[in-house]
Parts: sequence; structure tokens; C-alpha cells
Amino acid sequence: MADVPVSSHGGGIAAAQRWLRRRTSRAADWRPERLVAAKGDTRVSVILPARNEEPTVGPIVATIRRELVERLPLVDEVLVVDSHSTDRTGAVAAEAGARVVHQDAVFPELPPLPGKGDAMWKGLAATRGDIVVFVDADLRDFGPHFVTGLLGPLLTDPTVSFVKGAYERPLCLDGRVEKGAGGRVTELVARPLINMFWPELAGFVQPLAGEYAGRREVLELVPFVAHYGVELGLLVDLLELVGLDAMAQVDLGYRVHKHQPVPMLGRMAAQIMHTAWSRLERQRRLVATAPPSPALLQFLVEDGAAPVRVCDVRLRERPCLASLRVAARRARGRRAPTADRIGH
Ligand SMILES: O=c1ccn([C@@H]2O[C@H](COP(=O)(O)OP(=O)(O)O[C@H]3O[C@H](CO)[C@@H](O)[C@H](O)[C@H]3O)[C@@H](O)[C@H]2O)c(=O)[nH]1
Ligand SMILES: O=C(O)[C@H](O)COP(=O)(O)O
Repeated sequence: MADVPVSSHGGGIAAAQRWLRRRTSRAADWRPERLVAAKGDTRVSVILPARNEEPTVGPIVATIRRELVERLPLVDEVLVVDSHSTDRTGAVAAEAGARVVHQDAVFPELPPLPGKGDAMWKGLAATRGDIVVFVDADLRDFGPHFVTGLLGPLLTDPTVSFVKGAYERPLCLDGRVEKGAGGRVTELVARPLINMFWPELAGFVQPLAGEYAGRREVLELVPFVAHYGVELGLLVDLLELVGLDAMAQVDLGYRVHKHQPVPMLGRMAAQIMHTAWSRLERQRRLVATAPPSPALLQFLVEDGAAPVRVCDVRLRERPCLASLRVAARRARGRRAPTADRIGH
């Protein structure tokens, strides 16, 4: 494929390249002892959304507790949000020392929603940290540098609001390891979409990485897409809210995780496309005559047959937590005017 001449790159790509040089660091740049000194009174919460991650959630939680709670006082709370698991994820996480909440037990008055983004939003609501770190619960090679790397820019630079993990992603299938071949939805869907519509974000090496951290005051001001669109939604919304220079990325090295089957990746891709559509509409860059179809018809080859399945991939999202808290306070004020108002 021919290179595009530099002069015809939009300003967005040029901004992304400048940002890449200025705002990218490596996990090894952030010595944990230096971070403990920089932390002061800042409280740090680590949240793991987890659905059926019995084999990996325990070692991840145990490592965080041993290295970053007991050996070094860097992390103040570790929360696992059990996202409708049907295995022993919750029990294993609790045995390893995490606080565990069930996704639907947070804001039980709201209609339940499935999905990773919803689990993260519930985790944000159920924790107190000034800085919140999200880590996927299916990592096979987890080390404390995943957390310390993400905390580095946030604990040492008040102008940074959000930090995303970057890494090399092998594809490990059937005992074979293919270097750089992982992240199929990233490469085939998310990266092209980002370059087309939000080129300033093109410097994020792993825009769909599930490992990232942010300041609560900022994370509570953006909505969370309930499904796998959550990563793209957050990047686009945070770009609008805080600007590119308040975002950073940290190279965390190498990441091995549980690969999902292709039909599942198809659904993930569709959810990401719906998220992109919603942001383009919200930013008034798309005037649609009709909404996109919420259905994805898939052909699943099972036992030699090819059953057809229709999946609902429409966008569902949770509002920004800050607005929900204001609404809840108002409602409480209406119900119990005297006690509530005197106390606050
Ligand atoms: O309904 C769900 C689905 C997943 N998860 C958890 O979310 C994490 C990531 O999910 P996974 O299914 O392993 O996603 P990947 O196939 O690894 O997808 C990548 O791309 C997704 C789309 O952006 C991101 O959400 C992921 O973090 C990123 O790792 C894991 O801890 C899951 O257990 C939930 O908590 N609830
Ligand atoms: O981030 C992605 O692109 C998806 O999670 C798929 O990742 P995989 O190709 O490494 O399974």
C-alpha cells in the first residue's frame, strides 16, 4: 500500500504523532517506590470486571494485594465486579482478597444491563478512590507493572486525567503463538474507525485495551456504554471533555489473554460500530434518516449444522455518575426535606 504524503495527512494525525512522542511512557519509567511517595493522600481503587474468569481472577487479585497493598501501600481497595458469572469467579476472587460485588447489586433500583461496560460503571459507583484503575480479569501474564505503569502519569502529573495501556498482543491459539497477531477487532474495526473519525486518537496503540486508569472526577462526568463499546465511547467522550493532552499511554510490555471465538468478536465489532455511530450523531457529524438496525444475524457452525442466531447489538449506556448522584440527591431532598437538608 502506498504511503500517503505527509502534507495530505489531516491535522488530526499530526496532532496524534506529536501526542505520541509527548505522552507515551513505559511501565519501567515508573518506580513503585517513587509512586508511593507521590501518592500522598490520594486514594487508589483497582476494579476488575469479571465474567467467568475463575482460572485467572484469583492470581491477578492475589498479585495486586501482595505487591501493591501489603508490600507497598499503593492500592487502597481491590474490587471485583462479578458480571453474571456462572462459575466460581466471585468466590475465587474473594478468597484471593478482593471485595466482590455482583453487577446487579449496585443500583438495584435500575434495570439490569448485561455487559462489561455496565460492570465497570457499577464498579466506579461502588468504589471511593480518587484514581480508579481498570484491569481485565482474563490476563494470563499479569504483573504489578500493569497497575504501577498506569498510575505513573496520574500520580506525578496533575495535568493528566486518563492513562491507557499499550502492549504487544500475540495470538495464542491451539498451542501456537503468533507474534503481533492478536487484537483482531482492534485492527479490523476500531483502528480504521478511529483514524477515519477521531484521528487525534490514532496514537493510542491499543485503543480497546481493558487496562486503563483515570481520575474519578473525570470518569464520573462521562457516560459508560454498557457493552464492549465502552472503550471507544470513553476515548471519544474523554477527548471531548478533557482534550488529548490530558490523556496519556503507557507501554505495559506484553499481554496474553483468553481469546474469544470469532462469532463473539463479530458481536463485539458490531457493538463498537454502534458506539461510533452514536458518538458521530451526538457530535452532529452524522445526520441519519433512520437509526442503524439493532440486530446482527450470525451463522454459527455447530455440529455440522449452521444455525442462525439474531443478536441484539444496539447501544445501551449508563449516564454519567455525577448526574445520577445529583438526581438522587434531589429525589432524597423531595422525600425527606428536613433530615437531608440539615445534614448536608
Ligand atoms: O459481560 C461481560 C463481558 C466481559 N467482562 C469482562 O471484561 C473483561 C474483558 O472482556 P473480554 O471478553 O475478555 O474482552 P476481550 O476479548 O479481551 O476484548 C478486548 O476488547 C474489548 C472491546 O473494547 C474490551 O472491552 C476488552 O477489555 C479488551 O480486552 C474480562 O475481564 C471479562 O471477564 C465482563 O465483566 N462482563
Ligand atoms: O481487542 C481486540 O481486538 C479483541 O479483544 C480481539 O482480541 P484477540 O484477537 O487478541 O482475541
